[in-house]
Amino acid sequence: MSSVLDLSPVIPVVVIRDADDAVPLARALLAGGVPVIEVTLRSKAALAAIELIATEVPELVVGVGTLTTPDQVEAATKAGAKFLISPGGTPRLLDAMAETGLPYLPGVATVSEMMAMLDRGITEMKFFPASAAGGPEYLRAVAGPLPQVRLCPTGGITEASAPDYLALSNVGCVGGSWIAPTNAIVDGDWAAIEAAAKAAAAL
Ligand SMILES: O=C(O)C(=O)C[C@H](O)[C@H](O)COP(=O)(O)O
Repeated sequence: MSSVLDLSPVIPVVVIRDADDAVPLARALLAGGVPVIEVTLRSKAALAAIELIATEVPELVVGVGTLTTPDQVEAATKAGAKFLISPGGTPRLLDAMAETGLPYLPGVATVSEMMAMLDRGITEMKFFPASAAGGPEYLRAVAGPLPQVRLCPTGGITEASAPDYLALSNVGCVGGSWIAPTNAIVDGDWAAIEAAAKAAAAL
């Protein structure tokens, strides 16, 4: 796989409550031109959803989000996750993610956290929570001293604010829930999700 940051301008971050929604959701994203999804571990159905997408819709690159423990890394990898995303990074979690051999984006919010990742040889990270932690202005400032860091800002980003992030030299893509909000998934509103995906793919 090319870098996770280069798959799409936007990574849809989703909460799937019912695993039966996973395949139609995956197909709606693909139909809209978005080839990637981050399934958060914020629901009981998440691992089953990852497994269904990995087996039934292999054209969509399925990753796992909200990883906070090594156990979760193992479970998500077994389920078929192709990349790993965490909101932050502890040494145990970073070791577990590195051991899988899969691409991973550990979460960072400060300059020292970014430098700690660089110490480990990690140059690609998730910037979380993006809007609350300083938004585009913060990232523009960080690009000066740490130009080798590439980020996927996530958290509080909207279709309207995404372009401000995507214009930055140190941003590869953004993550956000607006393409496939939980209520649209619960309602099975695949047409709305496909339309939002189409708009996001064009950003
Ligand atoms: O669970 C995680 O690990 C997360 O990444 C949290 C996400 O940042 C949000 O789910 C993004 O949601 P919005 O801020 O609505 O776009």
